[in-house]
Amino acid sequence: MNKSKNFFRNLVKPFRSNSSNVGEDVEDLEKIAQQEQKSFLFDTLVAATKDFHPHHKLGEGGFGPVYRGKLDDGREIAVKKLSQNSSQGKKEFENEAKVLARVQHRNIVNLLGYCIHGDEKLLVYEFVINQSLDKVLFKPNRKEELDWKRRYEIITGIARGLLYLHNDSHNRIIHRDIKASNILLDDKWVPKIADFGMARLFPEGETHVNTRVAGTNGYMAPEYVMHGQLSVKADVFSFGVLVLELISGQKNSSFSSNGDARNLLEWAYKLYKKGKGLEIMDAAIAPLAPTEQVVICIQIGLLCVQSDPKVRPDMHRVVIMLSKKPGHLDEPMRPGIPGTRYRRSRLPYGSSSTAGASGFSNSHSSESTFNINTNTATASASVSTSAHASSSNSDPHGKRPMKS
Ligand SMILES: Nc1ncnc2c1ncn2[C@@H]1O[C@H](COP(=O)(O)OP(=O)(O)OP(=O)(O)O)[C@@H](O)[C@H]1O
Repeated sequence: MNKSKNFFRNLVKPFRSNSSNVGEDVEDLEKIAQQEQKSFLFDTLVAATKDFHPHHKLGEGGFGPVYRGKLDDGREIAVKKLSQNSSQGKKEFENEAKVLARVQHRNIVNLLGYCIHGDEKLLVYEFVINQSLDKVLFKPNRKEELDWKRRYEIITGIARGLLYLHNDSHNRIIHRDIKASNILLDDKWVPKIADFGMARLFPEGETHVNTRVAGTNGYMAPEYVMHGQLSVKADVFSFGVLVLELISGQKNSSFSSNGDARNLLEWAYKLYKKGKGLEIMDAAIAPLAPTEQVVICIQIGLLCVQSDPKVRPDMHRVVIMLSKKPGHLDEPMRPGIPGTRYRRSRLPYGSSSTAGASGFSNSHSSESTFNINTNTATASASVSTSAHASSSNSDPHGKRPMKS
């Protein structure tokens, strides 16, 4: 068996236990991979990217550089090249390929294949022409390209993509790193969820697991940061942050405090409670946006970032809410504070105080949710502390590394 066949066999390994006819399943997937020409020759990618020429570089993530290329058949591609010295990246590389091999949806980036060549590991995607959302939304000279209609369609597209990952794909998939730079926009501004390096596949029937913390500051749900407790509601929280960023045009992780609000979520919540929610609206969209629809989205964003994961809606509910008129929606409770160093330093590790864990004295956090995992919480807390330190010191992406 050749190297790339071996690689594909490794990729599908985790799915064996779920299959009734395991051997055939693996063979089928290998056949599909071959039929679909999932495996790319290194020379093909060298030619497509002009030998990974710097002019073709689209950007660089935690995983390594990404290059634009064109195949002989005319298809435009984006090639992610794993940094050679990154053991972290190797795990994410395999994870990304493994997850994306399983999914196909209009709002999920399409993985065309992969390439293993000596020490080189590469992933090949469809090229998504308008690149990532952060490059438009947070750039003063570009944000006007995103009028309200486009922003609303981006919100609904991401919601559908997440619903598919959580409910409709073969396994329940939690993305764990939903943020503006992981949403790619195609020529019609259709959003595609990308970067599955940290995604988790959940066995059927399981609703949550305890895991080491990995994600990006400003987007991570409090119960996940504090206790390593991961469920679909962690993605719901990140989605809520993204919705508020899309409405306000402001980046939560670099939000400059405004009055008594420490972050975008608190600011939005406080204005909302005073009946002035629309004041968060980006000036670039304000004149033409239909206020009724914006109000619904602010309310949905706030419902998604509520401190208690149990009261956050799931993505099915979010998709339904996006088609409703205001008045039919629940009242949002206080937002959780997304993972930041600030919060970490205030709480003694292993604290069993629920209010402390969620950061609000009147939080609606459930005791049982947070107390199940006291031991794991301590372990996760120490891991995430060092991860925080390293993320703030060395990772320009503000990203915590994946540890498990
Ligand atoms: N399929 C694609 N089509 C077009 N551009 C892409 C594609 N995939 C990635 N890019 C570009 O390459 C850049 C780097 O992507 P990558 O996913 O590696 O990192 P990131 O999301 O920016 O950061 P991090 O790894 O910290 O999450 C992105 O900002 C995006 O603009």
